[in-house]
Amino acid sequence: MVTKSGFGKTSKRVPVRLRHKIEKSAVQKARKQKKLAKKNPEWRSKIKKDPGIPNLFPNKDKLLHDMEERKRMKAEEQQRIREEARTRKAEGLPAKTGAEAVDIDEDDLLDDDMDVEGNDSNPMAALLASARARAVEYDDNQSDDDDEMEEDEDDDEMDEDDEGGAFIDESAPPLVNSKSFSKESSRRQFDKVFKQVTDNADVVLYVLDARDPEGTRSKDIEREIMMADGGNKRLILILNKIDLVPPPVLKAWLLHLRRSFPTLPLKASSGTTANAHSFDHKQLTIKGTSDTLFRALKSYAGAKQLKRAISVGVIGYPNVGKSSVINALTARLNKGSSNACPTGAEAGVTTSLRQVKLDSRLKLIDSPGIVFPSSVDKTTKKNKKQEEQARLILLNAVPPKQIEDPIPAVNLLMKRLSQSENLLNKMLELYGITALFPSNGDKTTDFLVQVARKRGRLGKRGVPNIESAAMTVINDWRDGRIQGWATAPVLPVVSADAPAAAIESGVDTTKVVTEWAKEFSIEGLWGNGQGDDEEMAE
Ligand SMILES: Nc1nc2c(ncn2[C@@H]2O[C@H](COP(=O)(O)OP(=O)(O)OP(=O)(O)O)[C@@H](O)[C@H]2O)c(=O)[nH]1
Repeated sequence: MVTKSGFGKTSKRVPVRLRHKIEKSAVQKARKQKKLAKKNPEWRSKIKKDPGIPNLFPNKDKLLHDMEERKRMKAEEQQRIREEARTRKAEGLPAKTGAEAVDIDEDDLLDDDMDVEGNDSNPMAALLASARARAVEYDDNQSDDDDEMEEDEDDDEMDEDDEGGAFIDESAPPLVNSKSFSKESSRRQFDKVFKQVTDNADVVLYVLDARDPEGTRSKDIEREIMMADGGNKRLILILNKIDLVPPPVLKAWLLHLRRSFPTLPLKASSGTTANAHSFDHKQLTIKGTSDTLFRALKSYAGAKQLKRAISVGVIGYPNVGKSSVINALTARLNKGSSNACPTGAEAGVTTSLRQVKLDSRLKLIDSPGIVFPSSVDKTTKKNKKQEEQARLILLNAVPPKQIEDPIPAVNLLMKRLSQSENLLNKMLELYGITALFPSNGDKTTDFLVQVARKRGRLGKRGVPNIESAAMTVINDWRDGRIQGWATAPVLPVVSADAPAAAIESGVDTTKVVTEWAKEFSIEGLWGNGQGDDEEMAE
Protein backbone atom coordinates (compact mmCIF):
# COMPACT_ATOMS: atom_id res chain seq x y z
CA MET A 1 0.00 0.00 0.00
CA VAL A 2 1.18 3.48 -0.83
CA THR A 3 0.82 6.48 1.54
CA LYS A 4 -0.88 9.75 0.71
CA SER A 5 2.42 11.35 0.04
CA GLY A 6 3.38 8.35 -2.01
CA PHE A 7 6.46 7.54 0.09
CA GLY A 8 6.65 4.09 1.71
CA LYS A 9 4.10 2.00 3.75
CA THR A 10 1.94 3.18 6.73
CA SER A 11 3.49 2.18 10.09
CA LYS A 12 2.11 2.01 13.63
CA ARG A 13 5.44 2.93 15.07
CA VAL A 14 5.49 6.22 16.98
CA PRO A 15 8.46 8.08 18.28
CA VAL A 16 9.65 6.95 21.72
CA ARG A 17 9.11 10.44 23.09
CA LEU A 18 5.46 10.38 22.11
CA ARG A 19 4.97 6.84 23.51
CA HIS A 20 6.36 7.91 26.89
CA LYS A 21 4.09 10.92 26.89
CA ILE A 22 1.00 8.75 26.32
CA GLU A 23 2.02 6.28 29.03
CA LYS A 24 2.64 9.03 31.51
CA SER A 25 -0.71 10.69 30.93
CA ALA A 26 -2.49 7.30 31.24
CA VAL A 27 -0.88 6.70 34.66
CA GLN A 28 -1.75 10.20 35.76
CA LYS A 29 -5.37 9.74 34.71
CA ALA A 30 -5.67 6.45 36.62
CA ARG A 31 -4.17 7.98 39.72
CA LYS A 32 -6.58 10.91 39.53
CA GLN A 33 -9.58 8.61 39.15
CA LYS A 34 -8.49 6.53 42.14
CA LYS A 35 -8.15 9.65 44.24
CA LEU A 36 -11.62 10.83 43.22
CA ALA A 37 -13.13 7.42 43.91
CA LYS A 38 -11.69 7.45 47.43
CA LYS A 39 -13.37 10.77 48.10
CA ASN A 40 -16.71 9.56 46.75
CA PRO A 41 -19.11 9.06 49.76
CA GLU A 42 -21.16 6.48 47.82
CA TRP A 43 -18.21 4.21 47.53
CA ARG A 44 -17.33 4.62 51.19
CA SER A 45 -20.85 3.71 52.33
CA LYS A 46 -20.50 0.32 50.71
CA ILE A 47 -17.89 -0.81 53.16
CA LYS A 48 -19.53 0.47 56.29
CA LYS A 49 -17.90 -0.97 59.33
CA ASP A 50 -20.06 -2.69 61.93
CA PRO A 51 -19.81 -0.36 64.91
CA GLY A 52 -20.88 -3.21 67.23
CA ILE A 53 -23.22 -2.70 70.13
CA PRO A 54 -22.71 0.68 71.81
CA ASN A 55 -21.44 0.48 75.38
CA LEU A 56 -24.39 2.39 76.75
CA PHE A 57 -26.90 0.12 75.04
CA PRO A 58 -29.26 -1.53 77.55
CA ASN A 59 -28.90 -5.33 77.79
CA LYS A 60 -25.63 -5.23 75.86
CA ASP A 61 -24.31 -8.21 77.86
CA LYS A 62 -27.42 -10.20 77.15
CA LEU A 63 -27.33 -9.46 73.43
CA LEU A 64 -23.67 -10.41 73.25
CA HIS A 65 -24.45 -13.58 75.16
CA ASP A 66 -27.28 -14.43 72.76
CA MET A 67 -24.99 -13.85 69.79
CA GLU A 68 -22.40 -16.12 71.35
CA GLU A 69 -25.08 -18.72 72.01
CA ARG A 70 -26.20 -18.62 68.38
CA LYS A 71 -22.60 -19.00 67.25
CA ARG A 72 -22.15 -21.90 69.64
CA MET A 73 -25.30 -23.62 68.38
CA LYS A 74 -24.16 -23.26 64.79
CA ALA A 75 -20.77 -24.70 65.67
CA GLU A 76 -22.47 -27.55 67.58
CA GLU A 77 -24.66 -28.33 64.61
CA GLN A 78 -21.64 -28.41 62.30
CA GLN A 79 -19.81 -30.61 64.78
CA ARG A 80 -22.83 -32.91 64.93
CA ILE A 81 -22.91 -33.26 61.16
CA ARG A 82 -19.17 -33.96 61.11
CA GLU A 83 -19.47 -36.56 63.90
CA GLU A 84 -22.42 -38.18 62.17
CA ALA A 85 -20.44 -38.48 58.94
CA ARG A 86 -17.44 -39.82 60.86
CA THR A 87 -19.45 -42.50 62.71
CA ARG A 88 -21.18 -43.59 59.57
CA LYS A 89 -17.85 -43.82 57.81
CA ALA A 90 -16.36 -45.79 60.70
CA GLU A 91 -19.29 -48.17 60.63
CA GLY A 92 -18.85 -48.56 56.91
CA LEU A 93 -22.26 -47.08 56.25
CA PRO A 94 -22.97 -44.78 53.31
CA ALA A 95 -23.60 -41.06 53.80
CA LYS A 96 -27.00 -40.43 55.33
CA THR A 97 -29.72 -39.48 52.95
CA GLY A 98 -33.08 -39.66 54.72
CA ALA A 99 -32.69 -36.87 57.24
CA GLU A 100 -31.15 -34.60 54.65
CA ALA A 101 -34.06 -34.92 52.29
CA VAL A 102 -36.51 -33.15 54.52
CA ASP A 103 -36.37 -29.81 52.79
CA ILE A 104 -37.35 -30.79 49.29
CA ASP A 105 -39.69 -28.37 47.51
CA GLU A 106 -43.35 -29.16 47.72
CA ASP A 107 -43.52 -29.06 43.91
CA ASP A 108 -40.82 -31.69 43.74
CA LEU A 109 -42.73 -33.77 46.18
CA LEU A 110 -45.73 -33.84 43.97
CA ASP A 111 -43.63 -35.30 41.22
CA ASP A 112 -45.30 -38.48 40.08
CA ASP A 113 -42.05 -40.27 39.38
CA MET A 114 -41.03 -40.19 42.98
CA ASP A 115 -44.18 -41.89 44.14
CA VAL A 116 -44.17 -44.47 41.42
CA GLU A 117 -40.62 -45.50 42.17
CA GLY A 118 -41.41 -45.55 45.85
CA ASN A 119 -37.79 -44.90 46.72
CA ASP A 120 -37.92 -41.28 47.72
CA SER A 121 -37.18 -40.03 51.20
CA ASN A 122 -39.90 -37.43 51.38
CA PRO A 123 -40.52 -35.14 54.26
CA MET A 124 -44.00 -35.04 55.67
CA ALA A 125 -44.68 -31.81 53.83
CA ALA A 126 -45.27 -34.10 50.93
CA LEU A 127 -47.75 -36.18 52.79
CA LEU A 128 -50.48 -33.58 52.97
CA ALA A 129 -49.92 -32.34 49.44
CA SER A 130 -49.87 -35.74 47.92
CA ALA A 131 -52.83 -36.88 50.02
CA ARG A 132 -54.95 -34.09 48.67
CA ALA A 133 -53.86 -34.66 45.13
CA ARG A 134 -54.44 -38.36 45.16
CA ALA A 135 -57.16 -39.15 47.64
CA VAL A 136 -59.45 -40.11 44.81
CA GLU A 137 -56.83 -41.88 42.76
CA TYR A 138 -55.97 -43.95 45.81
CA ASP A 139 -59.37 -45.59 45.92
CA ASP A 140 -59.28 -46.41 42.23
CA ASN A 141 -55.88 -47.94 42.47
CA GLN A 142 -56.67 -50.03 45.47
CA SER A 143 -58.01 -52.97 43.52
CA ASP A 144 -55.11 -52.76 41.05
CA ASP A 145 -52.65 -52.81 43.90
CA ASP A 146 -54.16 -55.94 45.34
CA ASP A 147 -53.77 -57.65 41.98
CA GLU A 148 -50.20 -56.51 41.74
CA MET A 149 -49.49 -57.90 45.14
CA GLU A 150 -50.87 -61.26 44.13
CA GLU A 151 -48.73 -61.27 41.01
CA ASP A 152 -45.80 -60.41 43.16
CA GLU A 153 -46.36 -63.43 45.33
CA ASP A 154 -46.09 -65.65 42.33
CA ASP A 155 -42.74 -64.10 41.52
CA ASP A 156 -41.55 -64.96 44.94
CA GLU A 157 -41.54 -68.69 44.40
CA MET A 158 -38.46 -69.76 46.22
CA ASP A 159 -35.37 -69.54 44.11
CA GLU A 160 -32.75 -71.82 45.57
CA ASP A 161 -29.90 -70.19 43.67
CA ASP A 162 -30.69 -66.87 45.16
CA GLU A 163 -28.77 -67.04 48.42
CA GLY A 164 -27.59 -64.17 50.59
CA GLY A 165 -27.50 -60.44 49.93
CA ALA A 166 -30.54 -58.29 50.49
CA PHE A 167 -31.87 -56.27 47.62
CA ILE A 168 -34.74 -53.94 47.09
CA ASP A 169 -37.34 -55.37 44.84
CA GLU A 170 -37.25 -52.42 42.45
CA SER A 171 -39.30 -54.25 39.90
CA ALA A 172 -42.15 -54.57 42.35
CA PRO A 173 -44.55 -51.69 41.95
CA PRO A 174 -45.30 -49.69 45.06
CA LEU A 175 -48.08 -51.45 46.87
CA VAL A 176 -49.90 -48.21 47.45
CA ASN A 177 -49.71 -45.16 45.25
CA SER A 178 -50.66 -42.51 47.69
CA LYS A 179 -49.23 -42.93 51.10
CA SER A 180 -50.32 -39.87 52.91
CA PHE A 181 -52.32 -39.55 56.04
CA SER A 182 -54.30 -36.37 56.06
CA LYS A 183 -56.59 -35.95 59.03
CA GLU A 184 -59.77 -36.56 57.07
CA SER A 185 -58.71 -39.78 55.53
CA SER A 186 -56.47 -41.19 58.23
CA ARG A 187 -58.92 -43.96 59.19
CA ARG A 188 -59.49 -45.02 55.59
CA GLN A 189 -55.85 -44.93 54.64
CA PHE A 190 -54.82 -46.62 57.80
CA ASP A 191 -57.20 -49.46 57.04
CA LYS A 192 -55.77 -49.84 53.55
CA VAL A 193 -52.11 -49.83 54.50
CA PHE A 194 -52.70 -52.02 57.50
CA LYS A 195 -54.76 -54.46 55.46
CA GLN A 196 -52.14 -54.64 52.75
CA VAL A 197 -49.35 -55.36 55.19
CA THR A 198 -51.27 -57.91 57.22
CA ASP A 199 -52.80 -59.59 54.16
CA ASN A 200 -49.38 -60.12 52.68
CA ALA A 201 -47.31 -60.81 55.75
CA ASP A 202 -46.84 -64.18 57.39
CA VAL A 203 -45.07 -62.55 60.31
CA VAL A 204 -45.73 -59.02 61.50
CA LEU A 205 -42.98 -57.14 63.33
CA TYR A 206 -44.73 -54.57 65.46
CA VAL A 207 -42.11 -51.93 66.26
CA LEU A 208 -42.54 -50.06 69.56
CA ASP A 209 -40.49 -47.20 70.97
CA ALA A 210 -38.73 -48.37 74.13
CA ARG A 211 -39.29 -44.94 75.69
CA ASP A 212 -43.06 -45.39 75.55
CA PRO A 213 -44.01 -48.91 74.44
CA GLU A 214 -47.65 -48.69 75.56
CA GLY A 215 -48.02 -45.30 73.86
CA THR A 216 -46.93 -46.79 70.55
CA ARG A 217 -48.93 -49.97 70.95
CA SER A 218 -52.54 -50.75 70.08
CA LYS A 219 -54.29 -53.81 71.42
CA ASP A 220 -56.85 -53.51 68.60
CA ILE A 221 -54.08 -53.96 66.09
CA GLU A 222 -52.76 -57.00 67.91
CA ARG A 223 -56.23 -58.50 68.02
CA GLU A 224 -56.79 -57.87 64.31
CA ILE A 225 -53.52 -59.54 63.40
CA MET A 226 -54.37 -62.50 65.59
CA MET A 227 -57.79 -62.83 63.99
CA ALA A 228 -56.55 -62.46 60.41
CA ASP A 229 -56.14 -65.51 58.20
CA GLY A 230 -57.67 -67.89 60.72
CA GLY A 231 -55.03 -67.10 63.31
CA ASN A 232 -52.15 -68.12 61.07
CA LYS A 233 -50.24 -64.85 61.27
CA ARG A 234 -47.43 -64.44 63.72
CA LEU A 235 -46.81 -61.25 65.66
CA ILE A 236 -43.51 -60.23 67.23
CA LEU A 237 -43.14 -57.06 69.25
CA ILE A 238 -39.88 -55.25 68.59
CA LEU A 239 -38.82 -52.95 71.38
CA ASN A 240 -36.62 -50.51 69.46
CA LYS A 241 -34.38 -47.64 70.56
CA ILE A 242 -33.35 -49.53 73.68
CA ASP A 243 -30.25 -47.36 73.93
CA LEU A 244 -32.49 -44.51 75.06
CA VAL A 245 -33.70 -46.26 78.23
CA PRO A 246 -31.72 -47.60 81.19
CA PRO A 247 -31.33 -51.39 81.53
CA PRO A 248 -33.76 -51.83 84.48
CA VAL A 249 -36.50 -50.00 82.57
CA LEU A 250 -35.86 -52.16 79.50
CA LYS A 251 -35.95 -55.34 81.54
CA ALA A 252 -39.27 -54.41 83.15
CA TRP A 253 -40.81 -53.66 79.75
CA LEU A 254 -39.57 -56.93 78.28
CA LEU A 255 -41.12 -58.81 81.18
CA HIS A 256 -44.37 -56.95 80.74
CA LEU A 257 -44.65 -57.29 76.97
CA ARG A 258 -43.63 -60.94 76.91
CA ARG A 259 -46.75 -61.69 78.89
CA SER A 260 -48.62 -61.11 75.64
CA PHE A 261 -46.34 -61.72 72.67
CA PRO A 262 -42.80 -62.68 71.85
CA THR A 263 -40.76 -59.54 72.27
CA LEU A 264 -37.25 -58.72 71.17
CA PRO A 265 -35.15 -55.76 72.29
CA LEU A 266 -33.51 -54.02 69.36
CA LYS A 267 -31.02 -51.29 68.73
CA ALA A 268 -31.69 -50.68 65.07
CA SER A 269 -29.50 -47.64 64.71
CA SER A 270 -26.96 -45.81 66.79
CA GLY A 271 -29.00 -42.64 66.52
CA THR A 272 -27.13 -39.83 64.91
CA THR A 273 -27.57 -36.92 67.21
CA ALA A 274 -24.72 -35.26 69.03
CA ASN A 275 -25.16 -35.00 72.81
CA ALA A 276 -27.92 -37.61 72.81
CA HIS A 277 -27.68 -39.68 75.94
CA SER A 278 -27.49 -43.39 75.31
CA PHE A 279 -27.36 -46.28 77.75
CA ASP A 280 -24.98 -49.18 77.46
CA HIS A 281 -26.73 -52.53 77.22
CA LYS A 282 -23.56 -54.56 76.80
CA GLN A 283 -24.15 -57.22 74.14
CA LEU A 284 -27.43 -55.70 73.02
CA THR A 285 -25.69 -53.90 70.19
CA ILE A 286 -27.02 -53.20 66.69
CA LYS A 287 -25.38 -56.34 65.39
CA GLY A 288 -26.22 -58.52 68.39
CA THR A 289 -29.91 -57.64 68.48
CA SER A 290 -30.43 -57.75 64.72
CA ASP A 291 -28.69 -61.14 64.57
CA THR A 292 -31.14 -62.49 67.14
CA LEU A 293 -34.10 -61.17 65.19
CA PHE A 294 -32.73 -62.57 61.96
CA ARG A 295 -32.22 -66.00 63.56
CA ALA A 296 -35.79 -65.98 64.88
CA LEU A 297 -37.16 -65.20 61.43
CA LYS A 298 -34.95 -67.81 59.79
CA SER A 299 -36.10 -70.46 62.27
CA TYR A 300 -39.69 -69.62 61.49
CA ALA A 301 -39.07 -69.73 57.73
CA GLY A 302 -37.27 -73.04 58.17
CA ALA A 303 -40.03 -74.53 60.30
CA LYS A 304 -42.74 -73.52 57.81
CA GLN A 305 -41.04 -75.10 54.81
CA LEU A 306 -43.09 -73.14 52.31
CA LYS A 307 -42.28 -73.11 48.62
CA ARG A 308 -42.19 -69.34 48.65
CA ALA A 309 -40.39 -66.73 50.70
CA ILE A 310 -41.87 -65.81 54.07
CA SER A 311 -43.17 -62.23 54.10
CA VAL A 312 -42.34 -60.17 57.15
CA GLY A 313 -44.36 -56.95 57.47
CA VAL A 314 -42.97 -54.15 59.60
CA ILE A 315 -45.56 -51.85 61.15
CA GLY A 316 -45.61 -49.19 63.85
CA TYR A 317 -46.06 -45.52 64.63
CA PRO A 318 -44.12 -42.97 62.57
CA ASN A 319 -40.49 -42.60 63.62
CA VAL A 320 -40.32 -45.70 65.85
CA GLY A 321 -37.57 -47.01 63.58
CA LYS A 322 -39.31 -49.39 61.16
CA SER A 323 -36.99 -48.60 58.27
CA SER A 324 -34.00 -48.79 60.60
CA VAL A 325 -35.09 -52.29 61.64
CA ILE A 326 -35.04 -53.36 58.00
CA ASN A 327 -31.70 -51.64 57.43
CA ALA A 328 -30.21 -53.38 60.47
CA LEU A 329 -31.36 -56.73 59.09
CA THR A 330 -30.11 -56.06 55.59
CA ALA A 331 -26.82 -54.50 56.75
CA ARG A 332 -25.80 -57.94 57.99
CA LEU A 333 -25.83 -59.12 54.39
CA ASN A 334 -25.08 -56.04 52.34
CA LYS A 335 -21.93 -54.93 54.11
CA GLY A 336 -20.96 -51.43 53.10
CA SER A 337 -23.65 -50.97 50.49
CA SER A 338 -26.38 -48.38 50.80
CA ASN A 339 -29.32 -48.70 53.16
CA ALA A 340 -32.30 -50.56 51.80
CA CYS A 341 -34.76 -48.06 53.23
CA PRO A 342 -34.31 -44.34 53.78
CA THR A 343 -34.54 -43.20 57.39
CA GLY A 344 -34.67 -39.79 59.00
CA ALA A 345 -34.98 -38.02 62.30
CA GLU A 346 -38.39 -36.61 61.40
CA ALA A 347 -41.55 -38.62 61.13
CA GLY A 348 -42.90 -39.47 57.68
CA VAL A 349 -39.77 -40.50 55.84
CA THR A 350 -41.27 -43.75 54.62
CA THR A 351 -44.16 -42.90 52.39
CA SER A 352 -45.01 -46.08 50.57
CA LEU A 353 -44.93 -49.81 51.10
CA ARG A 354 -41.59 -51.15 50.09
CA GLN A 355 -40.35 -54.69 49.65
CA VAL A 356 -36.86 -55.78 50.50
CA LYS A 357 -35.78 -59.32 49.79
CA LEU A 358 -33.47 -60.51 52.51
CA ASP A 359 -32.70 -63.88 51.00
CA SER A 360 -34.50 -66.63 49.18
CA ARG A 361 -36.59 -67.42 52.25
CA LEU A 362 -37.29 -63.99 53.71
CA LYS A 363 -38.92 -60.91 52.29
CA LEU A 364 -39.47 -57.74 54.32
CA ILE A 365 -42.20 -55.16 53.79
CA ASP A 366 -41.56 -51.65 55.13
CA SER A 367 -44.62 -49.50 55.64
CA PRO A 368 -45.28 -45.82 56.30
CA GLY A 369 -45.78 -44.94 59.94
CA ILE A 370 -49.38 -45.27 60.95
CA VAL A 371 -51.04 -43.44 63.78
CA PHE A 372 -53.59 -45.92 64.93
CA PRO A 373 -56.74 -43.95 64.57
CA SER A 374 -58.81 -45.30 67.43
CA SER A 375 -58.15 -42.17 69.46
CA VAL A 376 -58.37 -39.68 66.59
CA ASP A 377 -62.07 -39.25 66.49
CA LYS A 378 -64.09 -36.47 64.81
CA THR A 379 -66.35 -36.13 67.81
CA THR A 380 -63.50 -35.67 70.23
CA LYS A 381 -63.63 -32.34 72.06
CA LYS A 382 -61.10 -29.60 71.30
CA ASN A 383 -59.06 -29.94 74.48
CA LYS A 384 -59.06 -33.72 74.11
CA LYS A 385 -57.78 -33.29 70.58
CA GLN A 386 -55.08 -30.96 71.85
CA GLU A 387 -54.07 -33.57 74.43
CA GLU A 388 -53.97 -36.24 71.75
CA GLN A 389 -51.87 -33.98 69.52
CA ALA A 390 -49.46 -33.33 72.40
CA ARG A 391 -49.19 -37.08 73.00
CA LEU A 392 -48.44 -37.72 69.33
CA ILE A 393 -45.84 -34.95 69.26
CA LEU A 394 -44.04 -36.58 72.18
CA LEU A 395 -44.15 -39.88 70.32
CA ASN A 396 -42.37 -38.03 67.47
CA ALA A 397 -45.23 -39.09 65.24
CA VAL A 398 -45.92 -35.56 63.97
CA PRO A 399 -43.40 -33.98 61.59
CA PRO A 400 -42.17 -30.58 62.87
CA LYS A 401 -43.75 -28.71 59.94
CA GLN A 402 -47.17 -30.01 60.93
CA ILE A 403 -46.93 -29.04 64.59
CA GLU A 404 -49.39 -26.23 65.08
CA ASP A 405 -48.80 -25.58 68.76
CA PRO A 406 -45.83 -27.20 70.47
CA ILE A 407 -46.50 -25.68 73.91
CA PRO A 408 -49.07 -28.29 75.13
CA ALA A 409 -46.55 -31.01 74.21
CA VAL A 410 -43.86 -29.34 76.33
CA ASN A 411 -46.43 -29.02 79.10
CA LEU A 412 -47.12 -32.76 78.88
CA LEU A 413 -43.40 -33.53 78.81
CA MET A 414 -42.83 -31.48 81.94
CA LYS A 415 -45.75 -33.21 83.63
CA ARG A 416 -44.24 -36.61 82.81
CA LEU A 417 -40.72 -35.67 83.78
CA SER A 418 -41.93 -34.08 87.02
CA GLN A 419 -42.85 -37.57 88.21
CA SER A 420 -39.13 -38.10 88.52
CA GLU A 421 -37.36 -35.11 90.02
CA ASN A 422 -34.12 -36.45 88.64
CA LEU A 423 -35.26 -36.40 85.00
CA LEU A 424 -36.74 -32.91 85.29
CA ASN A 425 -33.51 -31.59 86.76
CA LYS A 426 -31.54 -33.22 83.98
CA MET A 427 -33.65 -31.42 81.42
CA LEU A 428 -33.19 -28.08 83.22
CA GLU A 429 -29.46 -28.79 83.33
CA LEU A 430 -29.41 -29.28 79.57
CA TYR A 431 -30.53 -25.68 79.11
CA GLY A 432 -28.43 -24.30 81.96
CA ILE A 433 -31.53 -23.46 83.99
CA THR A 434 -30.96 -23.57 87.73
CA ALA A 435 -34.51 -23.13 89.01
CA LEU A 436 -38.04 -22.40 87.84
CA PHE A 437 -39.98 -19.46 89.21
CA PRO A 438 -43.52 -20.08 87.99
CA SER A 439 -45.99 -17.27 88.26
CA ASN A 440 -49.53 -18.59 88.83
CA GLY A 441 -48.03 -22.06 89.07
CA ASP A 442 -47.32 -22.09 85.31
CA LYS A 443 -44.01 -23.90 85.25
CA THR A 444 -44.09 -24.51 81.50
CA THR A 445 -44.20 -20.82 80.52
CA ASP A 446 -41.40 -19.93 82.91
CA PHE A 447 -39.35 -22.86 81.60
CA LEU A 448 -39.90 -21.82 77.98
CA VAL A 449 -39.09 -18.16 78.70
CA GLN A 450 -35.80 -19.28 80.22
CA VAL A 451 -35.08 -21.65 77.31
CA ALA A 452 -35.83 -18.81 74.85
CA ARG A 453 -33.33 -16.56 76.63
CA LYS A 454 -30.68 -19.23 76.91
CA ARG A 455 -31.00 -20.30 73.29
CA GLY A 456 -31.49 -16.86 71.80
CA ARG A 457 -35.04 -17.50 70.70
CA LEU A 458 -36.02 -13.84 70.92
CA GLY A 459 -38.46 -11.80 68.92
CA LYS A 460 -38.67 -8.05 68.41
CA ARG A 461 -37.21 -5.99 71.23
CA GLY A 462 -35.87 -9.12 72.86
CA VAL A 463 -39.27 -10.60 73.71
CA PRO A 464 -38.80 -14.36 74.32
CA ASN A 465 -40.39 -16.44 71.57
CA ILE A 466 -41.80 -19.30 73.58
CA GLU A 467 -43.21 -21.18 70.54
CA SER A 468 -39.76 -21.31 69.04
CA ALA A 469 -38.29 -22.35 72.41
CA ALA A 470 -40.93 -25.09 72.63
CA MET A 471 -39.86 -26.41 69.20
CA THR A 472 -36.26 -26.52 70.43
CA VAL A 473 -37.39 -28.61 73.39
CA ILE A 474 -39.45 -30.92 71.15
CA ASN A 475 -36.47 -31.47 68.83
CA ASP A 476 -34.15 -32.16 71.76
CA TRP A 477 -36.68 -34.69 73.06
CA ARG A 478 -37.02 -36.36 69.67
CA ASP A 479 -33.26 -36.65 69.27
CA GLY A 480 -32.71 -38.13 72.71
CA ARG A 481 -30.92 -35.13 74.22
CA ILE A 482 -33.66 -34.94 76.83
CA GLN A 483 -33.89 -38.18 78.75
CA GLY A 484 -37.27 -39.62 79.62
CA TRP A 485 -39.22 -42.84 79.52
CA ALA A 486 -42.38 -44.48 80.71
CA THR A 487 -42.03 -47.28 83.23
CA ALA A 488 -43.69 -50.65 82.79
CA PRO A 489 -46.87 -51.29 84.77
CA VAL A 490 -46.59 -53.88 87.48
CA LEU A 491 -49.23 -56.50 86.78
CA PRO A 492 -49.95 -59.49 88.96
CA VAL A 493 -49.07 -62.75 87.22
CA VAL A 494 -52.14 -64.99 87.23
CA SER A 495 -50.20 -68.10 86.39
CA ALA A 496 -47.11 -68.95 84.47
CA ASP A 497 -49.15 -70.33 81.56
CA ALA A 498 -51.83 -67.68 81.29
CA PRO A 499 -50.31 -64.33 82.12
CA ALA A 500 -52.46 -61.38 83.06
CA ALA A 501 -51.74 -59.05 80.13
CA ALA A 502 -52.74 -61.73 77.68
CA ILE A 503 -56.15 -62.18 79.21
CA GLU A 504 -56.70 -58.43 79.24
CA SER A 505 -55.95 -58.05 75.51
CA GLY A 506 -58.41 -60.81 74.66
CA VAL A 507 -55.78 -62.93 72.93
CA ASP A 508 -55.28 -66.54 73.91
CA THR A 509 -51.60 -66.27 74.62
CA THR A 510 -51.39 -69.68 76.23
CA LYS A 511 -51.47 -71.04 72.70
CA VAL A 512 -49.20 -68.29 71.51
CA VAL A 513 -46.66 -69.05 74.22
CA THR A 514 -46.56 -72.78 73.72
CA GLU A 515 -46.80 -73.00 69.94
CA TRP A 516 -44.92 -69.96 68.69
CA ALA A 517 -41.96 -70.49 70.98
CA LYS A 518 -41.07 -73.64 69.09
CA GLU A 519 -41.44 -72.01 65.68
CA PHE A 520 -39.13 -69.11 66.43
CA SER A 521 -36.89 -71.22 68.65
CA ILE A 522 -35.27 -68.24 70.29
CA GLU A 523 -35.09 -68.43 74.05
CA GLY A 524 -34.90 -64.68 74.56
CA LEU A 525 -38.26 -64.08 72.87
CA TRP A 526 -40.05 -65.43 75.88
CA GLY A 527 -39.87 -65.90 79.56
CA ASN A 528 -38.79 -63.78 82.44
CA GLY A 529 -35.97 -61.97 80.71
CA GLN A 530 -33.27 -64.00 82.43
CA GLY A 531 -31.55 -64.47 79.09
CA ASP A 532 -31.34 -60.72 78.74
CA ASP A 533 -29.84 -60.32 82.20
CA GLU A 534 -26.47 -61.50 81.04
CA GLU A 535 -26.58 -59.14 78.10
CA MET A 536 -27.59 -56.01 79.88
CA ALA A 537 -25.47 -53.79 82.02
CA GLU A 538 -26.33 -53.03 85.69
N1 LIG B 1 -31.12 -43.90 69.37
C1 LIG B 1 -31.71 -44.67 68.44
N2 LIG B 1 -32.27 -44.10 67.36
C2 LIG B 1 -32.86 -44.90 66.46
C3 LIG B 1 -32.93 -46.32 66.61
N3 LIG B 1 -33.60 -46.82 65.55
C4 LIG B 1 -33.93 -45.78 64.77
N4 LIG B 1 -33.48 -44.63 65.30
C5 LIG B 1 -33.62 -43.26 64.77
O1 LIG B 1 -35.01 -42.96 64.71
C6 LIG B 1 -35.27 -42.12 63.60
C7 LIG B 1 -36.43 -42.70 62.81
O2 LIG B 1 -36.02 -43.92 62.23
P1 LIG B 1 -36.77 -44.52 60.94
O3 LIG B 1 -36.21 -45.87 60.70
O4 LIG B 1 -36.77 -43.52 59.84
O5 LIG B 1 -38.24 -44.64 61.51
P2 LIG B 1 -39.58 -45.08 60.74
O6 LIG B 1 -40.45 -45.75 61.73
O7 LIG B 1 -39.26 -45.83 59.50
O8 LIG B 1 -40.15 -43.65 60.41
P3 LIG B 1 -41.33 -43.26 59.36
O9 LIG B 1 -40.74 -43.45 58.02
O10 LIG B 1 -41.58 -41.85 59.72
O11 LIG B 1 -42.50 -44.11 59.64
C8 LIG B 1 -33.97 -42.04 62.79
O12 LIG B 1 -33.36 -40.79 63.11
C9 LIG B 1 -33.13 -43.17 63.32
O13 LIG B 1 -31.74 -42.87 63.30
C10 LIG B 1 -32.33 -46.89 67.77
O14 LIG B 1 -32.34 -48.10 68.01
N5 LIG B 1 -31.75 -46.02 68.65
